[in-house]
Amino acid sequence: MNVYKFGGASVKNADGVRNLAKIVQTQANGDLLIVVSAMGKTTNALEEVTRACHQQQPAEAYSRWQTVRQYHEAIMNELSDQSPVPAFAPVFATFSQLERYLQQTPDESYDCVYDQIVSVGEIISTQIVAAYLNSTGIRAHWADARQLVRTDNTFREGKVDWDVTCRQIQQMAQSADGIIVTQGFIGQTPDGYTTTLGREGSDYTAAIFAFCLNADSVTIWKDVPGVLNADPKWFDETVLLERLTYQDAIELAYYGATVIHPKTIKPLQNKDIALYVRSFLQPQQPGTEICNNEHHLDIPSFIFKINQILISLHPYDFSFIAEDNLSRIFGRFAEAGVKINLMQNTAISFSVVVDNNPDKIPALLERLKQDFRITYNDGLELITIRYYNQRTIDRVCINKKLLLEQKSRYTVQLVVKDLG
Ligand SMILES: Nc1ncnc2c1ncn2[C@@H]1O[C@H](COP(=O)(O)OP(=O)(O)O)[C@@H](O)[C@H]1O
Ligand SMILES: N[C@@H](CC(=O)OP(=O)(O)O)C(=O)O
Repeated sequence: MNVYKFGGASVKNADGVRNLAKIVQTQANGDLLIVVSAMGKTTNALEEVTRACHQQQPAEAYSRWQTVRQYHEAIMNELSDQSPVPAFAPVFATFSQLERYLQQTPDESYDCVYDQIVSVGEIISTQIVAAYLNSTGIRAHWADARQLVRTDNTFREGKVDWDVTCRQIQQMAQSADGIIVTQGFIGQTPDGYTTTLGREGSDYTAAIFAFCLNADSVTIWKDVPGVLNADPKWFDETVLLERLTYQDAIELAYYGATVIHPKTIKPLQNKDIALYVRSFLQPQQPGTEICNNEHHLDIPSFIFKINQILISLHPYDFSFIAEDNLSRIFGRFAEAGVKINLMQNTAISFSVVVDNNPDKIPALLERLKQDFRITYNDGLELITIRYYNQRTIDRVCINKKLLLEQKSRYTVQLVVKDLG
């Protein structure tokens, strides 16, 4: 069994869906399961629908939803220019279900409502893809990931129950006929509420299915030639990394190389399943292979995060930053769902760098103020260089003010303010 994952960019229009079918036809060998994300920017658009719905603005929610619906209808129309016409009836049933949901006034928490609405993007995209594959003669079995991936009820960040999930996935795979087409990013609680696994979580879903099915490999099809030594959106002269160890891959993803979701690597490493990152624009190219190899990177890789805030906490009573203070601080960050990108302490101050998320940071600062005097500096960049040298540090610091630097043997992290 091999697992393919197609993200939103790969299926953003009818040509993307046709290209997916071509890749399946020309590249796949043997049993295949494909994980598909919501088309294009649908998840962002459904987040806006959720916001309006939760703020009790039904007209606004409905109008935003209609834009999403029309986008998918246009793709289906374009894919219907052939005989036989793909059987899209399940998509229209999903539209109606969501429209009924939007008509009620949901009294669940915001995060719960978010998952019920946003997950629909993946349901629709997979229904379209499965119908299209079947219409071209590629037998496709649509599998509902909500019946397969069991999570707890941490809405928007569901934690996987691996025993139940593996049992359900294995049972489904035994009886499926043809290529299995399923949704990335979504799961279900024991009491039947849909959950999502965290933004960009479809890569992780591919790893979950691969783990449970003891797959031979996972291939994630992207709009880049593979894993590069920097994001080409930021850097002009990038280099393709043809081979990576699981360790280098997990470190790069952890520090923020968004080409792979950071949770993807562990399930694959645990079962020694190779991960390929390949280009859906040049599917004949080999891309990057991530596996249990001895190939250590010999060039530096760069990871940029913008919109960072450096927060420094100083205990009011001049007490040391020791275990009791630290556990209180980490508790506050965990409650607020804020991930720490970098931390450093002195005797009486503790500094962290985090994404400056306006939904989370102001409330977190209010809470921390009860125990600590706070200073902060926003509008910063966090630059991580793996396998750094002084030349690379100097290069990224041109025209930047350096506020904090942290070095380990292989990795340097620099918190800088742009002076330009
Ligand atoms: N080191 C890197 N190598 C390649 N791409 C990277 C890297 N870091 C960030 N990216 C970005 O990741 C993007 C692909 O990931 P993503 O947009 O999440 O794909 P999808 O949503 O299709 O799964 C690329 O367009 C690129 O801008
Ligand atoms: N659709 C979800 C899940 C995902 O992983 O999407 P993509 O594969 O397009 O990054 C999101 O946008 O967060």
